Amino acid sequence: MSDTSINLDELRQRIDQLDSDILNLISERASCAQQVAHVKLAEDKDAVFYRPEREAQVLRRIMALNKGPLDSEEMARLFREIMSACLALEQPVKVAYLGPEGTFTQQAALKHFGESAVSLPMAAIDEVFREVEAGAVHYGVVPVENSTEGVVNHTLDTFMDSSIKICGEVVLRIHHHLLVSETTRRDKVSRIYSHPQSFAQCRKWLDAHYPHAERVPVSSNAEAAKLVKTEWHSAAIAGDMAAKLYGLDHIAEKIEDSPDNSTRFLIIGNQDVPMAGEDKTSIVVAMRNQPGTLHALLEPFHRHQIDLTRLETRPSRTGVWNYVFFIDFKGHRDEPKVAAVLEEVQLRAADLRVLGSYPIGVL
Ligand SMILES: O=C(O)C(=O)C[C@]1(C(=O)O)C=C[C@@H](O)C=C1
Repeated sequence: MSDTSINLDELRQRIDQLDSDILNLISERASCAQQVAHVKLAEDKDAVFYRPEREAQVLRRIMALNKGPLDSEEMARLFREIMSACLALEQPVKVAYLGPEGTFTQQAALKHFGESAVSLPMAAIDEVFREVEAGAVHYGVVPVENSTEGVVNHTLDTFMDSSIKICGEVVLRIHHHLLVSETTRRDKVSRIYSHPQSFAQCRKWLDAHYPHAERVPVSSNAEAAKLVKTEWHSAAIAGDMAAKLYGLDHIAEKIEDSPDNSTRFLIIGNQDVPMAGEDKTSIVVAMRNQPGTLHALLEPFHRHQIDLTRLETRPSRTGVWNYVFFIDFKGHRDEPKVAAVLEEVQLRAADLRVLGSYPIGVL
């Protein structure tokens, strides 16, 4: 035997030993999670098992402790899955998402909750809200803004008619690919299916490479991928999940015009989330139509040095108030300076609702 093979054997023995240790440690951790479930149930028979603030703290701590050689995000992803499996022992978490299967929203749901969550596709954003409100699922995942295309108005509008709370956020890098089936005549592609937002995100690439192909908007990227299976002259723009689900090949990868194209998704539920340490708060405010309204609304944030991360205006649907503002800012509603700002804004507004304070997305 050569030196290299002796070393390989030794290394593999070492890996076997380490795997046994990791196995025992994960099992011990899982038993701890089971005990946590008993403690929670003893305290409250309607106990909430999923704790977004604790999960964010666990992942941030792991990232801070990590010394490599695996990078911190990779390590956090491994722990994400361990925690997901531990939570499933406490209670299998059911999550509704804007479907169909294979959409970026499903990818976001699995990124946030891990693969042990049960994810259920819904046909529309309102349905996701309804399922959560009715208690048919524990949580919901809906898109809220894209770095290229801006806000998803429908999601914001649905908050106006709902008492649902925001429990978390997850940001997903969006990579679009041009996909075909094995029967597609690749040199004869004359029609491309995709979601209107995806067309918008790949506009320049399409103008340069497929200026004459018909662009057919459909309800989701996954729907586009499904249609391509049956048409020899068509292609779809969709992501990896849809490509895998429908067994499609890539003609071109990462065709999005902006290299840091990403979408932010909200985790919606029925619980108030305690402080995690690095939090965000989302509010919706109705203001009277008077001069200086926007200044009056934003001035307290400036004075208390609170970082705004997003401000959207939507037409009010009641007709009584003209402006409705959706505001996201850094901090948790239980922090004194945030509480002070909320109190001041409340006095100046016609209506104020805190949609939720929740951990800033970790992964
Ligand atoms: O700390 C808890 O409350 C747990 O239930 C344990 C645990 C974990 O595995 O670390 C599991 C699920 C929760 O969402 C948060 C953390």
